[in-house]
Amino acid sequence: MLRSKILNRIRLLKPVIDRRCMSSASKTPLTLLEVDDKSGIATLSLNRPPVNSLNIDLMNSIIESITEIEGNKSRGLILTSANDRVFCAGLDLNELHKPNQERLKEFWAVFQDVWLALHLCSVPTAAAINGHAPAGGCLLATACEYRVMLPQMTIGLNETQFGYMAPKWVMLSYLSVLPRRLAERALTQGKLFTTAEALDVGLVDEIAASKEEALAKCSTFIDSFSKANPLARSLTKKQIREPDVQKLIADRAGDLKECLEYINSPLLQDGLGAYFEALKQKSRSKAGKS
Ligand SMILES: CCCCC/C=C\C/C=C\CC/C=C/CC(=O)SCCNC(=O)CCNC(=O)[C@H](O)C(C)(C)COP(=O)(O)OP(=O)(O)OC[C@H]1O[C@@H](n2cnc3c(N)ncnc32)[C@H](O)[C@@H]1OP(=O)(O)O
Repeated sequence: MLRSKILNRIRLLKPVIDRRCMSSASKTPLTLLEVDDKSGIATLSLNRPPVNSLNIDLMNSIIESITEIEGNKSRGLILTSANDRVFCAGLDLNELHKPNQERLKEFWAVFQDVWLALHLCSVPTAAAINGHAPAGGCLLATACEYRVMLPQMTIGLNETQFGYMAPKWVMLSYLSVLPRRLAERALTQGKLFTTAEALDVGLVDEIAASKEEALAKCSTFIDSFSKANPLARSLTKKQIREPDVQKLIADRAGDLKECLEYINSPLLQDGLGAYFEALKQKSRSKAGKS
């Protein structure tokens, strides 16, 4: 009785995922999903060059992969990148700068969905962070239960550096891994932690010398649940994560409204335009040098 009550509650918590098609103009899969026959662990690689920035299609592809992993009885999920320099560059700035209003609404709803899907994923989750993970990239990593990172990369919620305030639920994700005082300072500074700093404050759990080692460490973490009953484990995780998740689920429409007003404000659009232009300029001068 109690169990079915909890299960119903959890079902209500689960995001309603509209299975939009995984469209891609380039016909390249935006995520690669591999399940190891022996270990039963699924590796989900982000595969949207050049920097795995999160547009609607990539986020839908992640959601579909998570749904598949939950359905195919995989023992765990490792999130990583097919790119060996960038784990995920966060939200695709093309979606935020001078946006089409209807698309922006869809984009934000899918952004909420992807966080909910990863945060509430029923199997153990770990991120093998084999490249930079700013902003939304850091959010994906902190939605996982464990993080292993390669040296000389950066990670953090750097939104204030380009004029955004991270939404409340994004901040909660940070607060679930960092002590409050540290999270407040890092969020207000828009700090990007180096790998060593991230380990020092507990934003990542381990450092690995190579991607292979990172994947192996993630697998070891997933194996650590071998003695736990999968359903009991998953219900426990969801109960613990419920308060944060409820803060978003209870007011998804309010979050969307706030975000639209905020993103459309001229001050924010100007700041974002300048930031994006500087990124493009940096990329052009790099290309010129090589
Ligand atoms: C008052 C109530 C308020 C309520 C609050 C409500 C709403 C708040 C609203 C919004 C919150 C917004 C939350 C945002 C989260 C985000 O994720 S925003 C994205 C932030 N991301 C970044 O800042 C990362 C920027 N990128 C980099 O730092 C670097 O690119 C890199 C990831 C470290 C990789 O460096 P690398 O040298 O390898 O590559 P390049 O820099 O040369 O880039 C290559 C290529 O990629 C383009 N690019 C990079 N990042 C992005 C991106 N995020 N989106 C789109 N495009 C990107 C770059 O421009 C280059 O392209 P090219 O010029 O065509 O070569």
